[in-house]
Amino acid sequence: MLYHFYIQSKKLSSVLRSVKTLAKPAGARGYSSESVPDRKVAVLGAAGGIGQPLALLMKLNPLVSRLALYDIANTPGVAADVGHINTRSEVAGYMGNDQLGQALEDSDVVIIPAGVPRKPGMTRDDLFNINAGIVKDLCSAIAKYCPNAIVNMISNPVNSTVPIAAEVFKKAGTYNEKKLFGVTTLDVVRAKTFYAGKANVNVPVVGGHAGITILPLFSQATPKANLADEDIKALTKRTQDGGTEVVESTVTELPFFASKVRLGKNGVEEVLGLGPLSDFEQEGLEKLKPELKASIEKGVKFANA
Ligand SMILES: NC(=O)c1ccc[n+]([C@@H]2O[C@H](COP(=O)([O-])OP(=O)(O)OC[C@H]3O[C@@H](n4cnc5c(N)ncnc54)[C@H](O)[C@@H]3O)[C@@H](O)[C@H]2O)c1
Ligand SMILES: O=C(O)C[C@H](O)C(=O)O
Repeated sequence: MLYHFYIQSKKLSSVLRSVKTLAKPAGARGYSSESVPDRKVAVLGAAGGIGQPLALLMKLNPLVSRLALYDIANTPGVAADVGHINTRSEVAGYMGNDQLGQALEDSDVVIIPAGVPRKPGMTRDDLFNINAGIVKDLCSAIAKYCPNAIVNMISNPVNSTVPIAAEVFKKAGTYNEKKLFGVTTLDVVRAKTFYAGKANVNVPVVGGHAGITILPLFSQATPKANLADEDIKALTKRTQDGGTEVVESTVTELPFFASKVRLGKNGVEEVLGLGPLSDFEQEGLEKLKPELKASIEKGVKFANA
């Protein structure tokens, strides 16, 4: 099932461009001049760490005429803020389940970063128990209020939330495999950057969006480079761990953890990530955590006795 495309934010424009104006029922309010079709984008989870910059990107996109920002908290402020940007689209904020229908109604594209993110030490799959239900409920509403919308799934674990969305839409009779994307753009960006720094290259990435399911195809990179096998292995692992590098940038979930740091006149200027670990090192990291955690707790307990 071709559900794991990746689309970069600039590619979203080509998706938006392809969206024809849906036949509007008589009396529906057009928001745009005849020359540029009306296109509504809804962001579900719009007040979050991903949702807010995404809302900004969509507001700056001239192809968007209506922008619906939905969340279960904090949307009015985000919508007011983004709405001050003097571009074409009309922004409306919606908050809470009873406003979800209005947020979705008539949407051409729905982007979903709703749900909890990983904490250090977690895998994307650890988010399943919370995010699966969120995604299922949001997709049920999409099937009801904007069944023809293109849906971009950001919420993790993408490897499971995209199939959840697909099953919800199949049950509703609205499923179209060409209109459901798992957003794995970051894997492509990472593969390109790790492979060639700032140089303009292309590296296809296929499979899923977690660990070894992320498969960069460096042999198909353009321009071609003859990489030694060990370099390809290291680049592949670094790309697969790219998200974890971000999430672990506080290194681990432990409050105290000896790390690589950059020192300056004010002490620690920067805590550096762990970087790519070999399998042996990854195993060692998991083994040390319980003992270190117990020692930390012993000290904290003593100090508070
Ligand atoms: N696919 C990717 O490349 C990618 C990249 C970054 C983050 N993510 C995932 O995106 C998700 C969000 O990450 P974040 O950093 O923005 O987290 P965040 O906690 O900053 O924001 C999540 C937002 O979702 C909202 N939310 C929670 N339940 C909701 C519901 N039922 N309906 C609508 N909104 C709801 C929260 O109120 C919050 O505003 C996480 O699952 C994260 O793993 C995926
Ligand atoms: O890794 C994460 O948890 C967030 C996202 O999927 C990423 O790849 O950055």
